[in-house]
Amino acid sequence: MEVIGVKDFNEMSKRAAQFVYEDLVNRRIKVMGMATGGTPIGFYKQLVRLYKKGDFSFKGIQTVNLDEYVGLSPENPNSYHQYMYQHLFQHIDIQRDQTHLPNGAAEDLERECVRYEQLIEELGGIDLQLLGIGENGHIGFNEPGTSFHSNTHVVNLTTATREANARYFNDRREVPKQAITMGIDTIMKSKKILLLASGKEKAQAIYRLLYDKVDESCPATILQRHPNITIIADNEALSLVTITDRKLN
Ligand SMILES: N[C@@H]1[C@@H](O)[C@H](O)[C@@H](COP(=O)(O)O)O[C@@H]1O
Repeated sequence: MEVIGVKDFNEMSKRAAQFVYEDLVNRRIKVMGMATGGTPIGFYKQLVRLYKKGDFSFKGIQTVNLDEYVGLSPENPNSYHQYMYQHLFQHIDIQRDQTHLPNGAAEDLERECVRYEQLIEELGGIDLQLLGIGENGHIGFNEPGTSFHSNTHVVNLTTATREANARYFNDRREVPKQAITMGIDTIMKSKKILLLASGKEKAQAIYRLLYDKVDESCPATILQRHPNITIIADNEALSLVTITDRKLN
């Protein structure tokens, strides 16, 4: 595990975009796992900036997102479908059939989970998975207590997660109570993982990810067992981490 410490959100976003862009240009990524939330917004902005400056084409690349809210159609402005369109897809040369997210509006949610898991397998698995982290150590929408053996599944969101994500909605009552998420096992099968964290609200989760015993009560602890993971985090997110454990920028 490599931990790269950077000054702030802006540096984290730039460093992460360079990291991914290099892998894209060198054709090390065919299938890219995408994340949402506030953390990767700067990363997508920087990635778009690099894309516009260079001559890289997304032709041949497929994207798969970690999760989507249940009950929101792909057109809903709060859906992760719209988030991806707004922050990345509309700015790059990628077609609709190259981008994949779980369908939170599917009639048969169980079947949708199976379809999504199979799709990832058929694409050949994820080459690089981008991750954020929840304050309670959740990854994707895998809340504390989720089995480490889980595949794509429907989750009941905790009150804490709904509250943390309420800032993106007009009214907190609009925050869905469920989501479809890649499971922990789905995420762990990714060949490479890049986790981003910014702000003091994430310090405890990063501390637990690095030092706690690997246990389902903190989903992110499983990442200690991933063979190829890089964490890019800012000073505030790393404030509980001893200096020798970071590769300083
Ligand atoms: N499903 C997402 C996660 O993928 C994300 O990592 C987390 C943290 O979000 P933020 O980056 O906004 O703090 O929020 C949501 O729960």
